[in-house]
Amino acid sequence: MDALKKFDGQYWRSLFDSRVGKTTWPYGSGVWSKKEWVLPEIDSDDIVSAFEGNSNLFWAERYGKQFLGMNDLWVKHCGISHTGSFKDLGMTVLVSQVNRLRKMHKPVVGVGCASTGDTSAALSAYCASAGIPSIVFLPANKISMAQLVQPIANGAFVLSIDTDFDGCMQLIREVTAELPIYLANSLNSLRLEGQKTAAIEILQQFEWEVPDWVIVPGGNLGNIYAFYKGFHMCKELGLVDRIPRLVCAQAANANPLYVHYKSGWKDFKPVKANTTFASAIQIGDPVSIDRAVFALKKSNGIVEEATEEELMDAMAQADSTGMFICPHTGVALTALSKLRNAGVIAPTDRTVVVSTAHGLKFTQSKVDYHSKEIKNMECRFANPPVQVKADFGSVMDVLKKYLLSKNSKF
Ligand SMILES: N[C@@H](CCOP(=O)(O)O)C(=O)O
Repeated sequence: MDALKKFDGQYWRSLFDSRVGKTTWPYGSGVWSKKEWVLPEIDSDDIVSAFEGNSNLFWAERYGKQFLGMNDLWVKHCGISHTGSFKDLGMTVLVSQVNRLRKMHKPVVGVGCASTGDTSAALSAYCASAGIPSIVFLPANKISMAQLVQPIANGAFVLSIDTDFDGCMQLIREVTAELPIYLANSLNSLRLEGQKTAAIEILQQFEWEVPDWVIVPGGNLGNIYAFYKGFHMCKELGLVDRIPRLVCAQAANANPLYVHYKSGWKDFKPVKANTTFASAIQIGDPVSIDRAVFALKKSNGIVEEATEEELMDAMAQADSTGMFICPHTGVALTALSKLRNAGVIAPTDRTVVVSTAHGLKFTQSKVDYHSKEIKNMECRFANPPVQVKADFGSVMDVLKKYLLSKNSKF
Protein backbone atom coordinates (compact mmCIF):
# COMPACT_ATOMS: atom_id res chain seq x y z
CA MET A 1 0.00 0.00 0.00
CA ASP A 2 2.84 2.37 0.81
CA ALA A 3 4.16 1.81 -2.61
CA LEU A 4 0.80 2.60 -4.12
CA LYS A 5 0.69 5.94 -2.30
CA LYS A 6 3.68 6.95 -4.27
CA PHE A 7 1.53 7.05 -7.36
CA ASP A 8 -0.05 10.14 -5.89
CA GLY A 9 0.46 13.07 -8.27
CA GLN A 10 2.20 15.12 -5.61
CA TYR A 11 4.94 12.52 -5.36
CA TRP A 12 5.67 12.70 -9.05
CA ARG A 13 5.55 16.46 -8.98
CA SER A 14 8.10 16.60 -6.19
CA LEU A 15 10.28 14.20 -8.09
CA PHE A 16 10.32 16.52 -11.06
CA ASP A 17 10.73 19.58 -8.86
CA SER A 18 13.75 18.12 -7.18
CA ARG A 19 15.38 17.11 -10.43
CA VAL A 20 15.25 20.50 -12.10
CA GLY A 21 14.74 22.94 -9.28
CA LYS A 22 11.26 24.10 -10.24
CA THR A 23 7.94 22.67 -11.34
CA THR A 24 8.41 21.46 -14.83
CA TRP A 25 5.66 19.02 -15.69
CA PRO A 26 4.18 20.56 -18.80
CA TYR A 27 1.14 18.40 -19.39
CA GLY A 28 -2.35 17.91 -18.11
CA SER A 29 -4.44 19.70 -15.57
CA GLY A 30 -5.38 19.30 -11.91
CA VAL A 31 -2.44 18.30 -9.76
CA TRP A 32 0.03 18.79 -12.55
CA SER A 33 -1.04 22.20 -13.78
CA LYS A 34 0.80 23.60 -16.73
CA LYS A 35 3.86 25.60 -15.79
CA GLU A 36 6.98 26.65 -17.52
CA TRP A 37 8.95 23.75 -19.01
CA VAL A 38 12.61 23.91 -18.13
CA LEU A 39 14.85 21.33 -19.71
CA PRO A 40 17.16 19.77 -17.17
CA GLU A 41 20.75 19.36 -18.16
CA ILE A 42 21.61 15.84 -19.16
CA ASP A 43 24.81 13.88 -19.52
CA SER A 44 25.79 12.43 -22.84
CA ASP A 45 25.16 9.00 -21.28
CA ASP A 46 21.49 9.92 -20.91
CA ILE A 47 20.93 10.42 -24.60
CA VAL A 48 18.65 7.77 -26.03
CA SER A 49 19.21 7.38 -29.71
CA ALA A 50 18.25 4.68 -32.15
CA PHE A 51 21.36 5.42 -34.12
CA GLU A 52 24.51 5.74 -32.11
CA GLY A 53 27.27 7.21 -34.14
CA ASN A 54 26.55 6.45 -37.74
CA SER A 55 23.42 6.57 -39.81
CA ASN A 56 22.60 2.88 -40.19
CA LEU A 57 25.15 1.19 -37.95
CA PHE A 58 24.00 1.37 -34.38
CA TRP A 59 25.30 0.15 -31.11
CA ALA A 60 22.82 -2.35 -29.68
CA GLU A 61 23.87 -1.45 -26.17
CA ARG A 62 20.86 -2.58 -24.20
CA TYR A 63 20.25 -5.79 -26.14
CA GLY A 64 23.91 -6.69 -26.00
CA LYS A 65 24.30 -6.12 -22.27
CA GLN A 66 20.94 -7.45 -21.14
CA PHE A 67 20.62 -10.58 -23.22
CA LEU A 68 24.17 -11.52 -24.19
CA GLY A 69 26.51 -9.84 -21.73
CA MET A 70 28.22 -8.13 -24.66
CA ASN A 71 29.47 -4.58 -24.81
CA ASP A 72 30.46 -4.20 -28.45
CA LEU A 73 27.44 -5.43 -30.36
CA TRP A 74 26.33 -3.49 -33.43
CA VAL A 75 23.46 -3.75 -35.87
CA LYS A 76 23.97 -2.78 -39.49
CA HIS A 77 20.47 -1.84 -40.50
CA CYS A 78 20.18 -2.42 -44.25
CA GLY A 79 16.39 -2.08 -44.12
CA ILE A 80 16.49 1.71 -43.76
CA SER A 81 16.45 2.23 -47.48
CA HIS A 82 14.13 3.06 -50.35
CA THR A 83 12.19 -0.24 -50.48
CA GLY A 84 13.11 -1.35 -46.96
CA SER A 85 15.73 -4.03 -47.53
CA PHE A 86 19.38 -4.57 -48.46
CA LYS A 87 18.26 -5.51 -51.99
CA ASP A 88 18.27 -1.82 -52.90
CA LEU A 89 22.07 -1.79 -52.73
CA GLY A 90 22.42 -4.29 -55.57
CA MET A 91 19.35 -3.42 -57.57
CA THR A 92 20.42 0.13 -58.25
CA VAL A 93 23.59 -1.26 -59.88
CA LEU A 94 21.78 -3.88 -61.91
CA VAL A 95 18.94 -1.68 -63.16
CA SER A 96 21.40 1.11 -64.02
CA GLN A 97 23.29 -1.33 -66.23
CA VAL A 98 20.08 -2.50 -67.90
CA ASN A 99 19.14 1.12 -68.46
CA ARG A 100 22.45 1.62 -70.22
CA LEU A 101 22.00 -1.53 -72.31
CA ARG A 102 18.57 -0.36 -73.45
CA LYS A 103 19.95 3.04 -74.37
CA MET A 104 22.50 1.18 -76.47
CA HIS A 105 19.52 -0.51 -78.18
CA LYS A 106 20.31 -3.94 -76.79
CA PRO A 107 17.27 -6.21 -76.96
CA VAL A 108 16.21 -6.20 -73.32
CA VAL A 109 12.41 -6.12 -73.11
CA GLY A 110 12.22 -6.23 -69.34
CA VAL A 111 13.86 -7.34 -66.14
CA GLY A 112 12.61 -10.33 -64.17
CA CYS A 113 13.17 -12.09 -60.86
CA ALA A 114 11.82 -14.76 -58.60
CA SER A 115 11.38 -13.42 -55.12
CA THR A 116 10.37 -13.98 -51.54
CA GLY A 117 9.40 -10.33 -51.40
CA ASP A 118 12.40 -8.05 -50.99
CA THR A 119 14.08 -8.52 -54.37
CA SER A 120 10.78 -7.95 -56.19
CA ALA A 121 10.15 -4.77 -54.20
CA ALA A 122 13.55 -3.36 -55.12
CA LEU A 123 13.44 -4.49 -58.74
CA SER A 124 9.98 -3.04 -59.35
CA ALA A 125 10.86 0.30 -57.76
CA TYR A 126 14.09 0.89 -59.68
CA CYS A 127 12.56 -0.33 -62.95
CA ALA A 128 9.53 1.91 -62.47
CA SER A 129 11.83 4.84 -61.88
CA ALA A 130 13.73 4.09 -65.11
CA GLY A 131 10.60 3.27 -67.12
CA ILE A 132 11.69 -0.35 -67.68
CA PRO A 133 9.10 -3.17 -67.51
CA SER A 134 9.62 -5.48 -64.53
CA ILE A 135 8.27 -9.01 -64.20
CA VAL A 136 8.20 -10.72 -60.81
CA PHE A 137 7.46 -14.34 -59.95
CA LEU A 138 6.17 -14.69 -56.41
CA PRO A 139 5.21 -17.82 -54.48
CA ALA A 140 1.46 -17.45 -53.81
CA ASN A 141 0.57 -16.80 -50.15
CA LYS A 142 4.15 -17.09 -48.98
CA ILE A 143 5.22 -13.46 -48.67
CA SER A 144 4.01 -10.69 -46.41
CA MET A 145 1.21 -8.36 -47.49
CA ALA A 146 3.55 -5.36 -47.34
CA GLN A 147 5.98 -7.07 -49.69
CA LEU A 148 3.23 -8.17 -52.09
CA VAL A 149 1.86 -4.67 -52.42
CA GLN A 150 5.26 -3.14 -53.26
CA PRO A 151 5.64 -4.52 -56.83
CA ILE A 152 1.90 -4.20 -57.43
CA ALA A 153 2.02 -0.50 -56.57
CA ASN A 154 5.18 -0.01 -58.61
CA GLY A 155 3.43 -1.30 -61.73
CA ALA A 156 5.37 -4.56 -62.12
CA PHE A 157 3.85 -7.51 -63.96
CA VAL A 158 3.24 -9.71 -60.92
CA LEU A 159 2.78 -13.47 -61.29
CA SER A 160 1.53 -15.11 -58.12
CA ILE A 161 2.47 -18.73 -58.68
CA ASP A 162 1.22 -21.74 -56.81
CA THR A 163 4.64 -23.02 -55.79
CA ASP A 164 7.44 -22.07 -53.42
CA PHE A 165 10.40 -19.74 -54.07
CA ASP A 166 12.52 -22.55 -55.49
CA GLY A 167 9.74 -23.34 -57.98
CA CYS A 168 9.55 -19.66 -58.98
CA MET A 169 13.32 -19.53 -59.39
CA GLN A 170 13.28 -22.57 -61.65
CA LEU A 171 10.53 -21.03 -63.78
CA ILE A 172 12.18 -17.62 -64.17
CA ARG A 173 15.43 -19.28 -65.21
CA GLU A 174 13.58 -21.22 -67.90
CA VAL A 175 11.64 -18.16 -69.06
CA THR A 176 14.69 -15.88 -69.24
CA ALA A 177 16.49 -18.52 -71.28
CA GLU A 178 13.71 -18.17 -73.88
CA LEU A 179 12.86 -14.46 -73.80
CA PRO A 180 15.08 -11.35 -73.73
CA ILE A 181 14.16 -10.67 -70.11
CA TYR A 182 17.19 -9.76 -68.01
CA LEU A 183 17.46 -11.97 -64.90
CA ALA A 184 17.86 -9.91 -61.75
CA ASN A 185 18.39 -12.56 -59.10
CA SER A 186 21.67 -12.57 -57.23
CA LEU A 187 23.32 -15.15 -59.44
CA ASN A 188 23.84 -12.00 -61.51
CA SER A 189 27.09 -10.56 -60.17
CA LEU A 190 25.97 -6.96 -60.75
CA ARG A 191 23.73 -7.42 -57.72
CA LEU A 192 26.63 -8.55 -55.58
CA GLU A 193 28.75 -5.57 -56.64
CA GLY A 194 26.11 -3.32 -55.11
CA GLN A 195 25.52 -5.45 -52.04
CA LYS A 196 29.21 -5.67 -51.19
CA THR A 197 29.20 -1.94 -50.46
CA ALA A 198 27.55 -2.71 -47.10
CA ALA A 199 30.76 -4.47 -46.03
CA ILE A 200 32.93 -1.59 -47.20
CA GLU A 201 30.66 0.84 -45.38
CA ILE A 202 30.93 -1.12 -42.11
CA LEU A 203 34.73 -0.87 -42.25
CA GLN A 204 34.55 2.81 -43.08
CA GLN A 205 32.07 3.41 -40.24
CA PHE A 206 34.50 1.73 -37.81
CA GLU A 207 37.31 3.86 -39.24
CA TRP A 208 38.91 0.81 -40.85
CA GLU A 209 39.03 -1.22 -37.65
CA VAL A 210 37.89 -4.70 -38.54
CA PRO A 211 35.06 -6.20 -36.45
CA ASP A 212 35.64 -9.71 -35.14
CA TRP A 213 32.36 -11.15 -36.42
CA VAL A 214 29.71 -10.29 -38.98
CA ILE A 215 26.47 -12.29 -38.86
CA VAL A 216 24.27 -12.39 -41.97
CA PRO A 217 20.90 -14.15 -42.40
CA GLY A 218 21.03 -16.47 -45.43
CA GLY A 219 18.45 -17.77 -47.92
CA ASN A 220 19.44 -17.57 -51.58
CA LEU A 221 22.97 -16.91 -50.23
CA GLY A 222 24.14 -14.09 -52.50
CA ASN A 223 24.51 -11.71 -49.58
CA ILE A 224 26.98 -13.71 -47.48
CA TYR A 225 29.22 -13.85 -50.54
CA ALA A 226 28.71 -10.13 -51.22
CA PHE A 227 29.91 -9.35 -47.68
CA TYR A 228 32.94 -11.54 -48.16
CA LYS A 229 33.65 -9.83 -51.48
CA GLY A 230 33.51 -6.36 -49.95
CA PHE A 231 35.75 -7.26 -47.01
CA HIS A 232 38.17 -9.11 -49.24
CA MET A 233 38.40 -6.16 -51.62
CA CYS A 234 39.30 -3.82 -48.75
CA LYS A 235 42.03 -6.22 -47.66
CA GLU A 236 43.39 -6.46 -51.20
CA LEU A 237 43.47 -2.67 -51.39
CA GLY A 238 45.44 -2.52 -48.14
CA LEU A 239 42.70 -0.64 -46.30
CA VAL A 240 42.57 -3.38 -43.65
CA ASP A 241 44.87 -6.25 -42.79
CA ARG A 242 42.29 -8.97 -42.15
CA ILE A 243 38.64 -9.77 -42.68
CA PRO A 244 35.99 -10.57 -40.05
CA ARG A 245 34.81 -14.10 -39.42
CA LEU A 246 31.46 -14.51 -41.15
CA VAL A 247 28.46 -16.31 -39.71
CA CYS A 248 25.56 -17.29 -41.94
CA ALA A 249 22.31 -17.71 -40.02
CA GLN A 250 19.51 -19.86 -41.42
CA ALA A 251 16.00 -20.73 -40.30
CA ALA A 252 15.92 -24.38 -39.18
CA ASN A 253 12.87 -24.80 -41.44
CA ALA A 254 14.94 -23.86 -44.51
CA ASN A 255 18.50 -24.84 -43.67
CA PRO A 256 20.32 -26.47 -46.63
CA LEU A 257 23.55 -24.57 -45.94
CA TYR A 258 23.49 -25.47 -42.25
CA VAL A 259 23.05 -29.17 -43.08
CA HIS A 260 25.87 -28.90 -45.61
CA TYR A 261 28.16 -27.19 -43.08
CA LYS A 262 27.38 -29.77 -40.41
CA SER A 263 28.27 -32.56 -42.84
CA GLY A 264 31.75 -31.10 -43.16
CA TRP A 265 30.90 -29.58 -46.56
CA LYS A 266 30.25 -33.02 -48.08
CA ASP A 267 27.89 -33.15 -51.10
CA PHE A 268 25.35 -30.39 -51.03
CA LYS A 269 21.72 -31.47 -51.14
CA PRO A 270 18.84 -29.02 -51.60
CA VAL A 271 16.05 -29.38 -49.04
CA LYS A 272 12.32 -28.74 -49.16
CA ALA A 273 11.94 -25.38 -47.45
CA ASN A 274 9.20 -25.45 -44.85
CA THR A 275 7.13 -22.49 -43.79
CA THR A 276 9.03 -20.05 -41.62
CA PHE A 277 8.26 -16.64 -40.16
CA ALA A 278 11.56 -15.66 -41.75
CA SER A 279 9.78 -15.91 -45.09
CA ALA A 280 12.39 -14.03 -47.12
CA ILE A 281 14.86 -16.85 -46.46
CA GLN A 282 12.41 -19.71 -47.01
CA ILE A 283 14.62 -21.22 -49.70
CA GLY A 284 15.72 -24.84 -50.06
CA ASP A 285 17.88 -24.70 -53.19
CA PRO A 286 19.92 -21.49 -53.00
CA VAL A 287 21.38 -20.25 -56.29
CA SER A 288 24.57 -18.96 -54.66
CA ILE A 289 25.45 -22.09 -52.68
CA ASP A 290 28.96 -22.40 -54.15
CA ARG A 291 29.80 -18.77 -53.57
CA ALA A 292 28.51 -18.96 -49.99
CA VAL A 293 30.61 -22.02 -49.20
CA PHE A 294 33.65 -20.27 -50.70
CA ALA A 295 33.04 -17.15 -48.57
CA LEU A 296 32.60 -19.18 -45.39
CA LYS A 297 35.69 -21.27 -45.97
CA LYS A 298 37.79 -18.20 -46.74
CA SER A 299 36.60 -16.32 -43.67
CA ASN A 300 36.84 -19.23 -41.21
CA GLY A 301 33.10 -18.90 -41.07
CA ILE A 302 30.32 -20.69 -39.24
CA VAL A 303 26.72 -21.58 -40.08
CA GLU A 304 24.05 -21.57 -37.38
CA GLU A 305 20.30 -22.12 -37.41
CA ALA A 306 17.27 -20.88 -35.49
CA THR A 307 13.98 -22.61 -34.78
CA GLU A 308 10.74 -20.68 -35.23
CA GLU A 309 10.40 -20.16 -31.49
CA GLU A 310 14.00 -19.01 -31.14
CA LEU A 311 13.82 -16.50 -33.95
CA MET A 312 10.48 -15.08 -32.84
CA ASP A 313 11.64 -14.78 -29.22
CA ALA A 314 14.85 -13.08 -30.35
CA MET A 315 12.86 -10.65 -32.50
CA ALA A 316 10.53 -9.84 -29.59
CA GLN A 317 13.45 -9.31 -27.20
CA ALA A 318 15.24 -7.08 -29.70
CA ASP A 319 12.05 -5.11 -30.31
CA SER A 320 11.65 -4.66 -26.56
CA THR A 321 14.94 -2.75 -26.62
CA GLY A 322 13.62 -0.46 -29.35
CA MET A 323 14.86 -2.16 -32.50
CA PHE A 324 11.71 -3.30 -34.40
CA ILE A 325 13.58 -5.83 -36.51
CA CYS A 326 12.48 -8.29 -39.20
CA PRO A 327 12.27 -12.05 -38.40
CA HIS A 328 15.45 -12.70 -40.42
CA THR A 329 17.37 -10.47 -38.06
CA GLY A 330 15.82 -12.61 -35.30
CA VAL A 331 17.50 -15.59 -36.98
CA ALA A 332 20.84 -13.77 -36.93
CA LEU A 333 20.44 -12.77 -33.27
CA THR A 334 19.64 -16.37 -32.37
CA ALA A 335 22.82 -17.50 -34.11
CA LEU A 336 24.74 -14.91 -32.12
CA SER A 337 23.19 -16.03 -28.86
CA LYS A 338 24.06 -19.68 -29.56
CA LEU A 339 27.65 -18.80 -30.41
CA ARG A 340 27.93 -16.62 -27.30
CA ASN A 341 26.54 -19.39 -25.08
CA ALA A 342 28.98 -21.86 -26.62
CA GLY A 343 31.83 -19.46 -25.87
CA VAL A 344 32.73 -19.12 -29.55
CA ILE A 345 31.98 -15.39 -29.55
CA ALA A 346 33.47 -13.63 -26.53
CA PRO A 347 31.68 -10.89 -24.55
CA THR A 348 34.12 -8.26 -25.77
CA ASP A 349 34.26 -9.35 -29.42
CA ARG A 350 33.16 -6.60 -31.76
CA THR A 351 30.21 -8.17 -33.52
CA VAL A 352 27.98 -6.80 -36.27
CA VAL A 353 24.57 -8.31 -36.94
CA VAL A 354 23.26 -7.51 -40.38
CA SER A 355 19.59 -6.55 -40.25
CA THR A 356 18.37 -7.23 -43.75
CA ALA A 357 14.91 -5.65 -43.92
CA HIS A 358 12.62 -3.21 -42.18
CA GLY A 359 10.40 -4.67 -39.45
CA LEU A 360 7.38 -2.86 -40.86
CA LYS A 361 7.32 -5.37 -43.72
CA PHE A 362 6.60 -8.14 -41.22
CA THR A 363 4.00 -6.72 -38.88
CA GLN A 364 1.66 -9.73 -39.20
CA SER A 365 4.23 -12.02 -37.61
CA LYS A 366 4.62 -9.56 -34.75
CA VAL A 367 0.84 -9.29 -34.32
CA ASP A 368 0.55 -13.10 -34.21
CA TYR A 369 3.33 -13.34 -31.64
CA HIS A 370 2.05 -10.61 -29.35
CA SER A 371 -1.50 -11.99 -29.57
CA LYS A 372 -0.08 -15.39 -28.58
CA GLU A 373 -1.81 -16.85 -31.59
CA ILE A 374 0.97 -19.09 -32.82
CA LYS A 375 0.37 -22.81 -32.52
CA ASN A 376 2.92 -24.65 -30.38
CA MET A 377 4.72 -21.44 -29.44
CA GLU A 378 4.79 -20.06 -25.92
CA CYS A 379 5.39 -16.49 -27.11
CA ARG A 380 7.24 -15.81 -23.84
CA PHE A 381 7.88 -12.16 -24.55
CA ALA A 382 4.43 -11.27 -25.88
CA ASN A 383 3.15 -7.85 -24.90
CA PRO A 384 -0.56 -7.92 -25.74
CA PRO A 385 -2.62 -4.74 -25.40
CA VAL A 386 -4.70 -4.52 -22.21
CA GLN A 387 -8.45 -4.26 -22.70
CA VAL A 388 -9.88 -1.81 -20.20
CA LYS A 389 -13.21 -0.13 -19.52
CA ALA A 390 -13.44 3.54 -20.45
CA ASP A 391 -13.49 4.90 -16.90
CA PHE A 392 -10.86 6.62 -14.76
CA GLY A 393 -10.86 4.05 -11.96
CA SER A 394 -10.33 1.08 -14.27
CA VAL A 395 -7.56 2.85 -16.16
CA MET A 396 -5.84 3.85 -12.89
CA ASP A 397 -6.06 0.28 -11.57
CA VAL A 398 -4.31 -1.25 -14.55
CA LEU A 399 -1.79 1.57 -14.70
CA LYS A 400 -0.81 1.19 -11.04
CA LYS A 401 -0.40 -2.53 -11.44
CA TYR A 402 1.76 -2.01 -14.52
CA LEU A 403 3.91 0.72 -12.99
CA LEU A 404 4.51 -1.29 -9.83
CA SER A 405 5.64 -4.26 -11.88
CA LYS A 406 8.10 -2.04 -13.76
CA ASN A 407 9.45 -0.03 -10.83
CA SER A 408 10.56 -2.35 -8.09
CA LYS A 409 12.17 0.58 -6.23
CA PHE A 410 8.72 1.96 -5.39
N1 LIG B 1 15.17 -13.24 -50.31
C1 LIG B 1 15.16 -12.99 -51.69
C2 LIG B 1 15.17 -14.22 -52.53
C3 LIG B 1 15.81 -13.94 -53.85
O1 LIG B 1 17.17 -13.76 -53.64
P1 LIG B 1 18.16 -13.01 -54.61
O2 LIG B 1 19.38 -12.89 -53.80
O3 LIG B 1 18.34 -13.87 -55.81
O4 LIG B 1 17.59 -11.72 -54.97
C4 LIG B 1 14.02 -12.05 -52.05
O5 LIG B 1 13.77 -11.11 -51.32
O6 LIG B 1 13.36 -12.24 -53.03
